[in-house]
Amino acid sequence: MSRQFVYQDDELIAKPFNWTQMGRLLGYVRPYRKGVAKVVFVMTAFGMISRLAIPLLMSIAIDRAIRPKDGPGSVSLLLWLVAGMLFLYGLRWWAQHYTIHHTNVIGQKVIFDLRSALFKHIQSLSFRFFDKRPAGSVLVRVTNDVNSLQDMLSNGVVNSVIDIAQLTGITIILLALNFKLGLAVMITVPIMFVVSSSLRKRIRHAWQVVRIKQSRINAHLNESIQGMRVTQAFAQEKENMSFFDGMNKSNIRSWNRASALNQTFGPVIEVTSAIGTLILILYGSYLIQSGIMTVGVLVAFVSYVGSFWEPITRLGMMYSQVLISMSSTERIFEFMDEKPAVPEKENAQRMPDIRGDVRLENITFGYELDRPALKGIDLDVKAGMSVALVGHTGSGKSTIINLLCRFYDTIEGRVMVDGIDVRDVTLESLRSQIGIVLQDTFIFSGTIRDNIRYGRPDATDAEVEAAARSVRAHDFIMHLPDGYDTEVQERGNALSVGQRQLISFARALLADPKILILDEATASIDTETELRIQEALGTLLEGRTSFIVAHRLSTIRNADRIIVLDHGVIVEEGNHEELMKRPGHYRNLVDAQYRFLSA
Ligand SMILES: Nc1ncnc2c1ncn2[C@@H]1O[C@H](COP(=O)(O)OP(=O)(O)OP(=O)(O)O)[C@@H](O)[C@H]1O
Repeated sequence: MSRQFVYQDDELIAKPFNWTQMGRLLGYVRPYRKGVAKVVFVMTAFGMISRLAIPLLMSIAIDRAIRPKDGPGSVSLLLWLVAGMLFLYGLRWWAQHYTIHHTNVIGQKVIFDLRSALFKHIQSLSFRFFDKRPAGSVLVRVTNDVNSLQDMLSNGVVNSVIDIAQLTGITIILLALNFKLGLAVMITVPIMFVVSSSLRKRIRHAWQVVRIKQSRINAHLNESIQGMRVTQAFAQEKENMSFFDGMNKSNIRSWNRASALNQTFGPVIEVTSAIGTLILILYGSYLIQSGIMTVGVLVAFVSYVGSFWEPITRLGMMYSQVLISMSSTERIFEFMDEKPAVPEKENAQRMPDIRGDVRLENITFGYELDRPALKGIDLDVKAGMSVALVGHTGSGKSTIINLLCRFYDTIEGRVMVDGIDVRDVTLESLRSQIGIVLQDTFIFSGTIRDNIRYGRPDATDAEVEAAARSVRAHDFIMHLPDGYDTEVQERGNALSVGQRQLISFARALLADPKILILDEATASIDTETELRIQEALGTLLEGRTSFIVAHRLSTIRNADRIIVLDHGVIVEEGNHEELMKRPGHYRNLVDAQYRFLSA
């Protein structure tokens, strides 16, 4: 079986641990540094100090109140010490509660900012970027990759600071209580670091593989759902399912592998801590028997060593979390670093109110450098003129439109609107004055009213209805269950092709652009709707410069100027009568249409 789906995005991004990127990521925490500092202060001042003081009180209780070397024990001292310990436990509980609550709030804010920044950036990227990537894989970065940083950013940063402080505190206390015993217990730490750092690389690589597999699943899901009608029409469900199963299984395998590797971190630390405790008991009892150390100090030691491994375990887990997040961080910043292929000049001005003169000067352009889609195109269109672009499929009609809206930049030549190069003005000021009606009319989920209002959100209900009436859409809208408030789902599947087209006409009319671009629908519709659309088109084009990728003879014939394209070159130009007088591409095209209609 040939492989029908190929998702080539996302090769392994195998870079070493990157402090610069980590620094960049932490840059998103910066705005909340005051909050982080507060949490760290509360946790170290109250949480950590109480943690460190409890074993000391315990040791005093044993050596002075319960079993002093000289004289009897003291119940009142014991009660005071127990009360002190209870107070410290309470303080510690409050500090922990405070920390968890605030770190979560900060983490959520950081994730919110990161996701917004990523989405904002993706929206600024040009068509070229989306040409190269399946929608699903873009989706994964905004959802999965950002989510996977959530844990690290919410608890990780704060906990690491607290853990490092606690570790330092305990180390000092252990060495101060008994320098030799402290050193003997800590001898295992370097061993642990050597073992865990060799695991580091493998774990990171394994999680990268998981992310890539997930990204492919999402890309495939996205494509499958969008293409479901075709899949069902060609009865390809089984094939599709087996392909999906393969992806799913491969994802599970790589997940299991990564997860197994990840779990080796815990045991490494446990074994090391067990060895440490063993050393402590053996060497500790020797020291007690030799009279160098008291039982109370050994009890405190046991308690400290317990809390010594705790931050190390957490830091170890945090470290593997950082490694996992590293691949997501890399993938997020890879998108963030993507520059728009159509950049805005730094000193770009706002496009003044457009009159509608358009000039294309000696334009050459290709989506790929070695395959030009347009060659030496010259076109001078005066304001208010309607231009029909005709030609065989792939001749370059849509490409002209893409350049006019500056979805791509020309390789040679320039596009001028009212005598201004489109590269000299801001994209927003240019595009907001150009209306586009695409063949595949995109209806967003929401009401019909919202959809018509899309290009001019401040339009009143009366204006929305007036626009719909002008393009003859009002009647059918009123027949929908809730009229203008009828909810349509994404892509407007419940509407017919003709109805979607009329809604997009109303949308364009309401936005009232001086330049209108229209990719005429090729789908055949009934004669009545066709007539209605033609009338609506007449209203829509009035007083605007228009470029129409035209398929219907009636539209072409009504245009002031017809441009015939062939393999990216203008081969004929004129109005219908002029072009019909001489033999050539256009006359052949019209004759072919007549033959088709009369057949
Ligand atoms: N995003 C893209 N990436 C690479 N090549 C592209 C892209 N879009 C179009 N092309 C190529 O550019 C050439 C011109 O395509 P264009 O879409 O302008 O044709 P068209 O005349 O509008 O065709 P149709 O009537 O079928 O829509 C074609 O050879 C096409 O394969």
